[in-house]
Amino acid sequence: MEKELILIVDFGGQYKQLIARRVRECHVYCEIVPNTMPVDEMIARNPKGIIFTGGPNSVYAEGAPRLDKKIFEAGIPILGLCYGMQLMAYTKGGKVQGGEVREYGNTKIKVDTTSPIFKGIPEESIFWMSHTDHVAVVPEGFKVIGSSDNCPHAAMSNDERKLYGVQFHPEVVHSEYGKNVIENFLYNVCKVNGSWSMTSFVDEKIKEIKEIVGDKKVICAMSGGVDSSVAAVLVHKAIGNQLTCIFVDHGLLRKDEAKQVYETFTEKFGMNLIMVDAKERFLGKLKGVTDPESKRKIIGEEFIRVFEDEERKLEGVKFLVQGTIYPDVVESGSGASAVIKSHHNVGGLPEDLEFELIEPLRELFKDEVREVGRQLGLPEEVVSRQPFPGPGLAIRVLGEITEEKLELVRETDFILRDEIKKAGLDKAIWQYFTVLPDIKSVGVMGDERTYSHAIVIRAVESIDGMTSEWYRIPYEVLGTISRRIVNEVKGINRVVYDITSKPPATIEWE
Ligand SMILES: Nc1ncnc2c1ncn2[C@@H]1O[C@H](COP(=O)(O)OP(=O)(O)OP(=O)(O)O)[C@@H](O)[C@H]1O
Ligand SMILES: O=c1[nH]c(=O)c2[nH+]cn([C@@H]3O[C@H](COP(=O)(O)O)[C@@H](O)[C@H]3O)c2[nH]1
Ligand SMILES: NC(=O)CC[C@H](N)C(=O)O
Ligand SMILES: [Mg+2]
Repeated sequence: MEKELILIVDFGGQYKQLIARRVRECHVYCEIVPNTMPVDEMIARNPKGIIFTGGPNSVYAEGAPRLDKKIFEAGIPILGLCYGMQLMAYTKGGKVQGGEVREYGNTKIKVDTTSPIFKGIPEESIFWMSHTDHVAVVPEGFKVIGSSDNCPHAAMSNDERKLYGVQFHPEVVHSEYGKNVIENFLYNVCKVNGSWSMTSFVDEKIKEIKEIVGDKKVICAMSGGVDSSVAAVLVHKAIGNQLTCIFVDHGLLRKDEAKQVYETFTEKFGMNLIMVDAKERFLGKLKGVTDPESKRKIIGEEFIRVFEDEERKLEGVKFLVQGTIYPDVVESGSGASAVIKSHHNVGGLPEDLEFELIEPLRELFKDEVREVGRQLGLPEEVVSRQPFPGPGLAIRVLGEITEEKLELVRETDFILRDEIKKAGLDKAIWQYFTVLPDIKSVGVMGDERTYSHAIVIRAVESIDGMTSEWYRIPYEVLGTISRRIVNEVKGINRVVYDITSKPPATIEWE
């Protein structure tokens, strides 16, 4: 059976990830593609339906992203959200205008409940809006199926051609029945059967990997983290001992990490695991480098160089498995999105890569990866481990990296983790660590003046790492952590707490 696909065409919308989440929650596989993808290619992918995201542009402005009108004539159901609706109206001969009706936030919307996309939802409910433009005249063949006080054309449809547009954002949680609208579009209009699940994913991937690899040898970049552990076990299920895992100790790991990973994966899982001591190589290359993007690129390249050296020793290796996941791909700048930071395993890869990549988790969000891990029988201690970035402590020591600064992060991070665990918060907090900014400040210890480093505590709640909220660690726990850090770690005389969400900050500091 062919996999059902929904394409999400990205017009630069802020919430495209959320659209993808909602579609997958409805058990349908989807992919986000840039609006610059040729329309013929979109049609050739044979999607069951297409969703247009919102976007910052005005559709009538010069240079605004548009699509060939063929897309509306291919018989594929389309749901346009916000900019997506405006684009549909504009392209099909309606009229879009800027001006008076600007709406932002929760808005009461009346809908026509006889429309297939509004089936089963109340005639009046709250949807979230964020727009300046509006559809002033709906195109011929379309009817109005939703309105608000300020926006008489808040939803439109052409049932015969299966074209739907809504001015609001059903993908955000503030839209009370938003998920129902997406579900209705998928099931009542696109007529999907909804067979996408993590079980079907695992079976499909194993089959696919077997086919691609044949009898060749494969190495896996294994960090002991959730993503690469899940990827390694998945590939191991497919090809068994043709797989060798390589764990690189780049000198940027946490305290005791190398030892723990080695023991877990060799002793508990009986995997072929080679541990490479590459501390000097990495730290040498990073000497004197202060720019965050440069650090990431250097690390990305050096990882590959290490894998190449190992490959020569093993002979006949054609493939490299990485635990790349969807947010790594999106944040490294794909399609219409801006580059936020180059994840070492995507945007940081060198151009002359000798391997063919196998990235079985490339389309998944973190929580979906965890689900796959559970399906594969990985223990909870691995599956629910907090994420640790591949560039490691290099992006937590701001500015130039030195052994001395790395040690400060390692020791403070160790205390933080210890106290979080003692307080029983290690499962509750999604990610927590310390960061060493390049700041010294004055203190007084034992009646002596000190002039030492400040350290930052970062702790966040998140589902998939794409957005996050700072975690409210109880004051008493923070107090204990702070006291232990200044008492036990020489060179630190001040502890501060990062209370920014993502956006506007990011989780890591570089
Ligand atoms: N020290 C390392 N040795 C070998 N490969 C690594 C190392 N660190 C990262 N990688 C590779 O880079 C990929 C991306 O790293 P990332 O930290 O996002 O994933 P992870 O470590 O597998 O999981 P987690 O996000 O839970 O830490 C990994 O999946 C792995 O393939
Ligand atoms: O493997 C990785 N390689 C990287 O280059 C990288 N940069 C950030 N992260 C992790 O991704 C999540 C989101 O981080 P940011 O909000 O800092 O972008 C957080 O969980 C970060 O720890 C990385 N993981
Ligand atoms: N969120 C959006 O898609 C906004 C669309 C368009 N830029 C407007 O202001 O109306
Ligand atoms: Mg990691």
